Amino acid sequence: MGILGYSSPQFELPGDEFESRVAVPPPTTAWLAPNATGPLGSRVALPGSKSLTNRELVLAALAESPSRLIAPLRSRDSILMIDALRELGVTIDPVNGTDTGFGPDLVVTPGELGGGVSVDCGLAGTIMRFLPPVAGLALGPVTFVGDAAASRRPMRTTIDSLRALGIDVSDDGRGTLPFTVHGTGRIEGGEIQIDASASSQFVSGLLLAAARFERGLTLRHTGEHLPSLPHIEMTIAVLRDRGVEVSSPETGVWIVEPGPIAGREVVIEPDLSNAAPFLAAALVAGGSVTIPRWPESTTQVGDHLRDLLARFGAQVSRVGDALTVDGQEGVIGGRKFAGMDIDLSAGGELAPAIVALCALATGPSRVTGIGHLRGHETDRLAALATELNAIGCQVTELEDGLAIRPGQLRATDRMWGAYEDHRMATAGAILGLAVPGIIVDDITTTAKTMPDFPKLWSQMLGRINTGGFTPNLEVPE
Ligand SMILES: O=C(O)C1=C[C@@H](OP(=O)(O)O)[C@@H](O)[C@H](O)C1
Ligand SMILES: C=C(OP(=O)(O)O)C(=O)O
Repeated sequence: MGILGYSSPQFELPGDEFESRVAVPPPTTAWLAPNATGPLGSRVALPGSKSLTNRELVLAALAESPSRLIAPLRSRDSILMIDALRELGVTIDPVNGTDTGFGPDLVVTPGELGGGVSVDCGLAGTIMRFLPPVAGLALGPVTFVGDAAASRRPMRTTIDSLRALGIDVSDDGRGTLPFTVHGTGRIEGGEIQIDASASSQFVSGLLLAAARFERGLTLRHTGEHLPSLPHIEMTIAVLRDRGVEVSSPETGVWIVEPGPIAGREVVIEPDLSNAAPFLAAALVAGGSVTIPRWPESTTQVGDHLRDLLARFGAQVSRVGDALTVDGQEGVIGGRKFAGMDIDLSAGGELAPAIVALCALATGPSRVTGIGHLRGHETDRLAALATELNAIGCQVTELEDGLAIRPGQLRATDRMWGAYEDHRMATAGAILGLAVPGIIVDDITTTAKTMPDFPKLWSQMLGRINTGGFTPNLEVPE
């Protein structure tokens, strides 16, 4: 094994501009996860929510007047979204103004949507599912491409729903990227049925554009499961905030009335799902982690962490706008927590962090409601099972989740696989706090939604109360 110490991602994010060059996938970088040696007392300011940033960018692009996004996320997913919207004819300017500590605001000026372009989705579900309906409103063909891993993510529902709306889509019949949407500049709309059991994003993508359809949209979900309901509620909330009339007369049915989408100024909340590894760190290392700007009320599913982490024994408190999770002695200080059954159908994106915690419990756990994670950035169920089994856990795949039987965890000379998945990488970081020598094979995957992850993680650990903490950067022989 080579000498692999901590390294920052080897790519640059723009200082004060959103530039397309940064959307190129960063080179692979292995990372030795720092081992914690004492309790934390850290404050971590998290960048903006991916889900809110990309929704607000889409709505701003479809609005009747300009919008200003304050404290937007700057990460691979949002920069690719900006690039795509610019290709389609939208003007997006970084503008200095609001001093948030999270870079310039974005002023989005809608324009005539034009085709004849290609959209690089990277690995972003929010681009591949949100922009095809927008492309239907553009005049001319828009081709959707992405990373090799993106062509394993399910897209059939998007393709079928556009066809049901009368839009011509050419594809190779596999129901994945790449495909081309032949927009005619208008979508009549009306009533359609879809099966959104593989992803809530199929619903959100249609709802986001539907006010611009001539007859609006009545959308009915026909599948058995409907994952990630809070993300659909987020879509409804951001539409209403822009004056769009949306209703859900019964579960699985949504109606969007046709009408203008208002331009507005919006402050993007911090990404509460990206809070998961940092807050989980308090339970593992012990001590406390505080996240400022935690919204009092929010549609972000990351807010469920308050209850989820309390089930692992964390003390959760709020002072002003800051949320603190206190893990007392933490796992490394001898604190134990029992295994448990958790239904994460509402918040599948929290699963990698929660499963990592379950691997440190004293007894078995089952995390269910997450069968659709097989279509996320990677097959997360297979990836978590493989990586945890490699370090001494016994994890089996269920039809809709994972059964986790903790064991004596130890790193081997096999690196923890990130599988191009930001949340697999951060799950490795959580475990690395307690298990010396875990090396995440590609930490730059975190740039998908949080490019500064390695820096924020080491800053969090640098504040260890016992003093003198230095991350252990040596790889054991
Ligand atoms: O709409 C969104 O912003 C998201 C919806 C969810 O997708 P799925 O319903 O596919 O899980 C979530 O997991 C993803 O990270 C973001
Ligand atoms: C599933 C996720 O991402 P995406 O928006 O690409 O679907 C995620 O962030 O956990």
